[in-house]
Amino acid sequence: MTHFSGQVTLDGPSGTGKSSVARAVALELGAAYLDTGAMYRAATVAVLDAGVDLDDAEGITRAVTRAAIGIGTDAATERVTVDGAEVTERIRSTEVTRAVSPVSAVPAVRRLLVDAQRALVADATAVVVEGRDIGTVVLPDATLKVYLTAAPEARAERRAAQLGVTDPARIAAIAEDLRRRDAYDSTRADSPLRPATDAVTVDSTHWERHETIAAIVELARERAEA
Ligand SMILES: Nc1ncnc2c1ncn2[C@@H]1O[C@H](COP(=O)(O)OP(=O)(O)OP(=O)(O)O)[C@@H](O)[C@H]1O
Ligand SMILES: Nc1ccn([C@@H]2O[C@H](COP(=O)(O)O)[C@@H](O)[C@H]2O)c(=O)n1
Repeated sequence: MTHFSGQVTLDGPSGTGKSSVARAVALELGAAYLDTGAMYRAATVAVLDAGVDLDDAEGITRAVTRAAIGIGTDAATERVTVDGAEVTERIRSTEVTRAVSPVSAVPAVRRLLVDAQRALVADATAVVVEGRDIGTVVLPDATLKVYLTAAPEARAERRAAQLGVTDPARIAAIAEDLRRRDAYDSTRADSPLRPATDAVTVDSTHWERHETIAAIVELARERAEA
């Protein structure tokens, strides 16, 4: 079997399985892994802690510029820090999830984080990077670009299952949150969420997680052999 070397990008809407799939694909390929959403979430922690209004692009830029965001590229561990303080759990909180899209829409924030993302993966022989603009902006020459999708109902049900939510009203609220975030991320002026023209679209609506992972690993190995 060919040893994979190269870059795999995984972009797509919220809750399609990017993080869980990208991490597993990286482990299977023996590749490094970078969760760029975690970086935008860490930047959001810095903005919230600085007490900056989410309409204040200059204040947001100042807070993110001052913050030291720490993240690794080991697929087996997840640890995110802001100014040395561990925020691995906090970045998944509702407070951060609600605020992250306005923070990530600020062009100066994107420039800072895109530079940091490129630096983090520059020396990796094999890497899987997931986010919203990885195939279009961060790594335009990647070996394989995947755009991961799933039907909105499937995404809401999966996220509900992940959180242990069964109440239909709360599942509807989860669906609304996913819709709101996707609308924001795909309509912002700077690097909106969209598939790269050379991306392979993988629709996981009717697949188990392991089938999604296997399909992407196979695509990556085919590209490495080509
Ligand atoms: N076929 C499938 N493919 C991918 N993920 C699946 C599948 N079936 C269930 N899931 C589950 O969907 C949930 C959401 O996945 P995950 O958090 O990785 O999505 P995400 O795209 O990274 O979301 P976000 O953008 O909001 O961070 C996880 O619990 C994952 O295990
Ligand atoms: N490349 C990226 C990655 C993420 N974002 C923004 O961060 C939010 C959180 O991402 P998750 O993958 O952790 O859910 C996301 O909604 C985007 O606003 C981004 O802009 N670019």
